[in-house]
Amino acid sequence: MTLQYEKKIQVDHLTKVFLKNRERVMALEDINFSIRDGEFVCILGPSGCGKTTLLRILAGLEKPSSGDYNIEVNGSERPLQSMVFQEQGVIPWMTVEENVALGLRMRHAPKKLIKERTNLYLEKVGLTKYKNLFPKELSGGMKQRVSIARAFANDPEILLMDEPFAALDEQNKFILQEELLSIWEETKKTVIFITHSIDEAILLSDRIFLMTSQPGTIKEEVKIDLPRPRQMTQVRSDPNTADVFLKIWNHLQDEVQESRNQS
Ligand SMILES: Nc1ncnc2c1ncn2[C@@H]1O[C@H](COP(=O)(O)OP(=O)(O)OP(=O)(O)O)[C@@H](O)[C@H]1O
Repeated sequence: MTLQYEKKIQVDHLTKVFLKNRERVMALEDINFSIRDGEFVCILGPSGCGKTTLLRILAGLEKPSSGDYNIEVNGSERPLQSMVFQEQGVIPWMTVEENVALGLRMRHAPKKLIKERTNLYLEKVGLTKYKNLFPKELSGGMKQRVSIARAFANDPEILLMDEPFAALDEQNKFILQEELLSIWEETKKTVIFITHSIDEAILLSDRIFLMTSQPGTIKEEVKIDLPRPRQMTQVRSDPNTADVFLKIWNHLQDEVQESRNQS
């Protein structure tokens, strides 16, 4: 039996040009890819290669200069996308619970549904007993849990994550990565996740898109075939991942060198 996968995101010949100090900067050039429903894709590339710009376009926050993209819609009630950022994702004057419920409230979901979904995701990220606290009373890891709970509670068609764990210490990062994977495996959301960490990309991804330095293009896709559920300790001790790590490392070294030569 062959499995038929539904396409969720399609991007065709997408470019983005910015005006910077009156000069045209080609941030993205001819980006093409498709992502299937429920797939977890990480984007890795040198600083300034256009990763955030690509995510902002898919989030509808920025318009492409040319080219197009499409996100398949399965439920008319759902928002198209939710975004999780590295920082500033939580509203300081709202409690943990209110923060998680925010997206649902903003689209006037029924009260019962808001309660159910908020409680469910508070539970999944282990914040139930902290639900009445305010962000200033939380650690960095807890704040990112709030952002993740809100993104999933909102039940978007796709999830866009821009280095959500970059500011966390190593230990917290591992815990949150595994928590994210466990929620993703239950919900099977389509995720695009930006990271600078090769380990993180290998742990999380079905596929990794490797980007070139400016202008950003997708140079290569790396398929990660490791069985799931995955844990960082297993991924690190798997001999096959050493080759993948090295391949990605070399790519990034070349691209960082290239961007240095340009500047
Ligand atoms: N609003 C803007 N106006 C002008 N230039 C911009 C704007 N947004 C991004 N750029 C430029 O586009 C390029 C890509 O930026 P972007 O933030 O997408 O890169 P990135 O890969 O996410 O970088 P990093 O890894 O450092 O976060 C950079 O040269 C940046 O300066």
